[in-house]
Amino acid sequence: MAGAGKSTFVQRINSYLHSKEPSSPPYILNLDPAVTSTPFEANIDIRDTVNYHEVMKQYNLGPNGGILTALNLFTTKFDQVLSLVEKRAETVDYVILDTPGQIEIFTWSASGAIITDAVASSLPTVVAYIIDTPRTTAPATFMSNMLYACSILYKTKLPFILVFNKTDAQSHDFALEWMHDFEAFQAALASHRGTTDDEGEPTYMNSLMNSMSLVLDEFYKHLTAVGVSSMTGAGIKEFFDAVEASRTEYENEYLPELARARAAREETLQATKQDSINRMMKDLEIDRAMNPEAAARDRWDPEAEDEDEDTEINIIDRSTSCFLGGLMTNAPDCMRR
Ligand SMILES: Nc1nc2c(ncn2[C@@H]2O[C@H](COP(=O)(O)OP(=O)(O)OP(=O)(O)O)[C@@H](O)[C@H]2O)c(=O)[nH]1
Repeated sequence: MAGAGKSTFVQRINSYLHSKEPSSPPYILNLDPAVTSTPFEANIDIRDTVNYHEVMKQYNLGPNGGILTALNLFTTKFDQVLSLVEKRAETVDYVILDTPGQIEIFTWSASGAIITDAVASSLPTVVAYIIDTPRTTAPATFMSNMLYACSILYKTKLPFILVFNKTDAQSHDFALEWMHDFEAFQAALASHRGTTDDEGEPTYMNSLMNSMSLVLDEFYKHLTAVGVSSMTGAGIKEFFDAVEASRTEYENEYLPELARARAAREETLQATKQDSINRMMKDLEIDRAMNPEAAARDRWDPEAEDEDEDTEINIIDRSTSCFLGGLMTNAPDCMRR
């Protein structure tokens, strides 16, 4: 969530990990190309690879389109990023990714999904969703925030922690109550201005939120919520306790699911291949039955085979000679060298 305090939170957990005994400095990736400065020193920074302003200029894009395209360009290099991260995984306990704040840009983009899947299939991963607690006290805002969180959970299927930030300014107790007590949320909703129309009937918005809160009640069971202040450091230890619990969840639930999905994909691929071969063989049989003379001539000739030694098919790697396609055509100009 933009402005919720993600960067400040990353800086806080960074300094917590540096100062804890024994010290455990994390490996940090900044994936937000538009950020002007970060309060932490990133080990890998998207801004070193992609020039966000150049991307906007070259493709004639606005800020969001610019971030998305910069992220797309960066994703083409993500295998290199991943190998750097994997090399360091032996020596660091935590790898932190600070993402662009707009949910559409990261969670719902192909690049975001590629990055998330790549990281999650090589390291135990947890999603921390940072919420601006003082700006979430209205039931409607709270609900839209929870719907966002819910969509990220269902998209990534990864262990998930709701981080209620800025608890120095606003305690997150109200949120915990609404999450655990459905009736308390309903009461808050009913007491809020604008929930009934002129005739005292619930407004459309109110009825919708009532129904959705029933759905969300089920979703809350799958989440861990912690309250923190990135400003003062309160709650950071509890956050790391939740991260440790998530590691177990990742190993017991996400990894077996990942292995199942991979096996199913492989099975489908094999079945498709076999089906294509079967259909090709059948077509060949029909063809031979219809043209017996041509079929008789079309036999393997071992002598001809000896003459023609170069039977190997060479796959051409086009990417080494030139880039084709809209995205990559001008890309080298936007990529820093
Ligand atoms: N009171 C209070 N303010 C905070 C806290 N954490 C962050 N802030 C303030 O919230 C504002 C936004 O913080 P950032 O860390 O820049 O937020 P962000 O989510 O990275 O913002 P974007 O980069 O725009 O997505 C800054 O003014 C911070 O000082 C906190 O725990 N308490």
